[in-house]
Amino acid sequence: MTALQLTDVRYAYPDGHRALHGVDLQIAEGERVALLGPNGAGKTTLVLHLNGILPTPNLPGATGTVRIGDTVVNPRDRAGLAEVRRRVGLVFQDPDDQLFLPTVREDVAFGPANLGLKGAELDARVTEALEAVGMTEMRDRAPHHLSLGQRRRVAVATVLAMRPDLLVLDEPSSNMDPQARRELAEILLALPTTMLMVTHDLPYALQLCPRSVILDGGVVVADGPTRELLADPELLARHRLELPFGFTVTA
Ligand SMILES: Nc1ncnc2c1ncn2[C@@H]1O[C@H](COP(=O)(O)OP(=O)(O)OP(=O)(O)O)[C@@H](O)[C@H]1O
Repeated sequence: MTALQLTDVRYAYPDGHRALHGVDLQIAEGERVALLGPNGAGKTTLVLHLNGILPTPNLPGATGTVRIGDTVVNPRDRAGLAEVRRRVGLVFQDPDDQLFLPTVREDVAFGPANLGLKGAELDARVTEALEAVGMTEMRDRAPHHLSLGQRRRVAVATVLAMRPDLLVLDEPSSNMDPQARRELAEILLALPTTMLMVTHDLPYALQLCPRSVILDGGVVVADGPTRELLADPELLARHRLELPFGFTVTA
């Protein structure tokens, strides 16, 4: 089953800047895919299309479509969009964009409560999501008192509580210390959910995502096994991607 399909997605910002020039991408259910590319490649723009935050098509004559499972994302269909937003869980780079209530429990309960869940059913959802990220004991803590690594795990839980079909993570390892980075990797690897991870952290992509897609200049320029892409120094250099000093990958 296809979890996500983008067909010829083109996008221009209101100031006329064209950020996506015809992106084709298909992700199967259960796949974990890294989205790589230099600054300004269009990664965030692409991600914002996955649940209709940015509308496609928005260009005269453009025919681009974004499909989640069998559903075409239509930013003008409000009911359809609510369901797409449940099915596509975006985890933003800054967890503070996602956590705004007095306790962890309330933040994680917010989404499913909006879906109409209450009582024991809602509690079960919260417990399930917090267990998945190893944060059960923090349920009554204030999110702003937690470390960045813990806040990021709670942000993932807020999305998991919606039982998404596709988890989209924007730079999940940025600014994390080595232990927090490793703990989050273990948590993400244990999730069965289809995953698209935007990252500049190439070793993280290698560890978590068997497949990578390189976006540059608003188009997909490479798509294949992460190990093979990262073992190609010319490909990496062409798209301003760099492995950390001393880190080598062989195909
Ligand atoms: N609101 C906006 N209005 C106009 N242009 C924008 C806007 N947001 C982004 N852009 C431009 O669109 C292009 C793609 O930006 P985008 O943020 O999607 O890239 P990115 O790959 O996510 O970069 P980074 O790795 O720096 O996060 C860039 O040239 C950027 O300057």
